[in-house]
Amino acid sequence: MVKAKIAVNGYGTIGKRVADAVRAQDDMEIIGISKTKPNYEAAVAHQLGYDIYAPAANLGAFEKAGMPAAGTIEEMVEKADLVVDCTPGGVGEGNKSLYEKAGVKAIWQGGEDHSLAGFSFNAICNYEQAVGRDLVRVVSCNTTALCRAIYPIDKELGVKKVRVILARRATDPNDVKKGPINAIVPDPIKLPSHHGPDVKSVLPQINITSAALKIPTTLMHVHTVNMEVDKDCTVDEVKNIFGSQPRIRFVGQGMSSTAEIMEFARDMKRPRNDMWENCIWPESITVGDKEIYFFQAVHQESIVVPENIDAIRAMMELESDGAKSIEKTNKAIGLYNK
Ligand SMILES: NC(=O)C1=CN([C@@H]2O[C@H](COP(=O)(O)OP(=O)(O)OC[C@H]3O[C@@H](n4cnc5c(N)ncnc54)[C@H](O)[C@@H]3O)[C@@H](O)[C@H]2O)C=CC1
Ligand SMILES: O=C(OP(=O)(O)O)[C@H](O)COP(=O)(O)O
Repeated sequence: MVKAKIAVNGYGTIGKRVADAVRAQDDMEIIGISKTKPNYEAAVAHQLGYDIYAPAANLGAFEKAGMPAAGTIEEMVEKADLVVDCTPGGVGEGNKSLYEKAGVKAIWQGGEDHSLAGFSFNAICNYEQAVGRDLVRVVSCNTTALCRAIYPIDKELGVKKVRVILARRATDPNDVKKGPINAIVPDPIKLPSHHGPDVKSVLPQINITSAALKIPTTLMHVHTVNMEVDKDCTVDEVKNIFGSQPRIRFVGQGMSSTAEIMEFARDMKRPRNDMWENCIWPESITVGDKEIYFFQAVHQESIVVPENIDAIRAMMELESDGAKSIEKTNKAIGLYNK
């Protein structure tokens, strides 16, 4: 089988995980990753056997550091069928002309605007519409989790409106520069936060607004979700709907916080403690007067990783059926939630 040739431009929190997840698949291969500087992350990428590509001006620095680059980022892009752009939010849009010039397909992450790709992706919601597309944006971590939870409820019960409050982790665990370390920050103060409108970029029919607060933690985000639905339902029916989803995990057995969920991921020996699934507390699911309430936790560093793999598979036309791609991706990375 000819494998799709994938490059990862930007090897940070998301990029390193996407690269490893591509490696785990049998229908695609990593032809290179990009690093701007020969730091510790580049050294590990080198040890892992990735071909590293760098900005032309920095090739000498990689040579000097004993990890010679395989070429420039432009050369990497030329060799690929598809580039997964995992550069910081707002940087990726500057790479569009590079990808267009090379005639490669491109995926951007949620830090870029919907208009950059013109199509925002979530595997459960709109896989089939991504088949054969050249440009796709995988929505952000919080939006991914909301889409995964809202879509099946809308399908079964009809969603009238969604109201969500997000407690957002301040920054990622490796980030020494950002805070807050002793404050709760309405972010943004002007409502709604971008998450509600972002869900609509995938599910335009959903009436949703959101508010977000940044809190001093790095582990996960937590959502308080309220959905008003068209049909009467019971807690068990809602549990059955969530329970049938391939990327929703129920958390209990003493896991009463994000800290314990992360410990669970460590104990399961997940790579980098990754928890790719929405983590819903079944005990929190409350129903009354056609309204559903629940809490879910979101591991921001990893939740979008399987979605990137499915987006690749759809765009490269390696699989036309979303459910089959999701199953294949989950199996290859080790996501078993039942
Ligand atoms: N970290 C998170 O929790 C999540 C991030 N995202 C989105 O994913 C994207 C990437 O975010 P992170 O991985 O967190 O960022 P990051 O800062 O951890 O990694 C970005 C990487 O790109 C490199 N880089 C910077 N400029 C570059 C350039 N011009 N060319 C090549 N590489 C360059 C940086 O050196 C760094 O290694 C953003 O759009 C972000 O909004 C989405 C979901 C969750
Ligand atoms: O995509 C994310 O969050 P979001 O869904 O709130 O946009 C990531 O947690 C990155 O957020 P950041 O912009 O605080 O680094």
